[in-house]
Amino acid sequence: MSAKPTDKPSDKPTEKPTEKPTEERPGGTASPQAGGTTSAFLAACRGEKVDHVPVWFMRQAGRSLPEYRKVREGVPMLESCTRPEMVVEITMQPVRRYGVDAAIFYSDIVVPLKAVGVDLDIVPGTGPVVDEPIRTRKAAEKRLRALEPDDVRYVTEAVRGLVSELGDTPLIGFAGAPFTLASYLVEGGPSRDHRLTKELMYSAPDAWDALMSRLADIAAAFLRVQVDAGARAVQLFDSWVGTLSRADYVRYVKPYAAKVLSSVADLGVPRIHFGVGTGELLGEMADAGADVVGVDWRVDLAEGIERVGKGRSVQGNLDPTVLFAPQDVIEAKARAVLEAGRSARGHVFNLGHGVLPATDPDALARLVELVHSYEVG
Ligand SMILES: Cc1c2[nH]c(c1CCC(=O)O)Cc1[nH]c(c(CCC(=O)O)c1C)Cc1[nH]c(c(CCC(=O)O)c1C)Cc1[nH]c(c(C)c1CCC(=O)O)C2
Repeated sequence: MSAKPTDKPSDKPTEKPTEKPTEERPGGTASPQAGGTTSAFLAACRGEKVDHVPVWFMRQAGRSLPEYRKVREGVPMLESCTRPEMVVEITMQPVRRYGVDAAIFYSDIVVPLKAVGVDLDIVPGTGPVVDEPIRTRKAAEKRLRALEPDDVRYVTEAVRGLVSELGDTPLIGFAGAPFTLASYLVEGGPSRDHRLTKELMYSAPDAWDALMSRLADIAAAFLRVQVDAGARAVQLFDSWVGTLSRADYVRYVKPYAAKVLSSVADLGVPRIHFGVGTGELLGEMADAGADVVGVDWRVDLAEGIERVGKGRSVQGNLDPTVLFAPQDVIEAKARAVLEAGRSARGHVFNLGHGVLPATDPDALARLVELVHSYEVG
């Protein structure tokens, strides 16, 4: 690697000026964390008082950063996820550059599938591609075994390395939710309409249950490995579940998402649950057992907060393409999100989906500054 994890770009702020120890924080009632400090991110997730609105970005690590492209040169995506030193470096890059309030573990939702032996790859510009799709109960039972911590020792090692590197900044662990994982396994790759996935769901309840139950167990095991190694929150990505009606979500998907979320409840870390185009599903996704529900940009955040309901926090929801707008437009739209977030139990500022690869990192840096300077209380 060309840069040591401790190298910091000299033209960027290296400290988060807003991060203060608990005892200096007026009204710092958040639960004490290891090291005796609080995190605005964890406090917002739990609905506790914050001194600033916390912010991080889905896909904050990745192709929008020149330092990421440099480190990844010549290394295939899935291989990069198995190299702890590289994972630490890539995860740290946006934390150093932006001073975001949380890091997200650099990996992919298909890593645990690959780790249990599914033959798949991530094709640049396309996404995950599965050699032999899984479309029967027999195939699900034969090819999806349980995930053991030893299958992903490189994850444990990387998380441990990150926790010492990150100090007080929490690390978010993540997994793909059963429906989104199933969609790749059944379709064999990305899909627009998820026809084959829905066909299996409607026509073969036994196969669907075998597939979704195993994926729920794998997702839960993958989250547990990350939290056991030191991750302080988890996000369950059900990116493509917005393709379903509410009734179908409740019948065919919610029980399995609930299984994942309840199996990690004992870990005591905030559970974030997110999907794209899920405006009609927000209440159900909250009810599946999330502490924080991610809202995409199609939903007015104030309305999203209503749908998520009391007793949960929200995360979101600036349209990622707004970062290509003139600065005054970005600022007005970000402020509207912050204003709407005030009515939530807790608000974690984020985009409504991942950072687009063409995004100017300086626009994200300015956005972090704006969010951090917004007056709370
Ligand atoms: C659906 C999904 C996937 N992977 C993921 C999801 C859920 C989140 C979402 O909805 O965006 C999750 C994911 N994938 C990646 C992360 C890393 C952490 C972060 O968000 O910064 C996370 C959280 C790295 C990655 N995962 C991938 C990249 C890009 C590959 C590269 O840099 O070569 C990164 C940084 C590859 C990937 N993997 C997947 C897709 C659709 C792609 C993009 C394919 C492409 O456009 O080339 C599947």
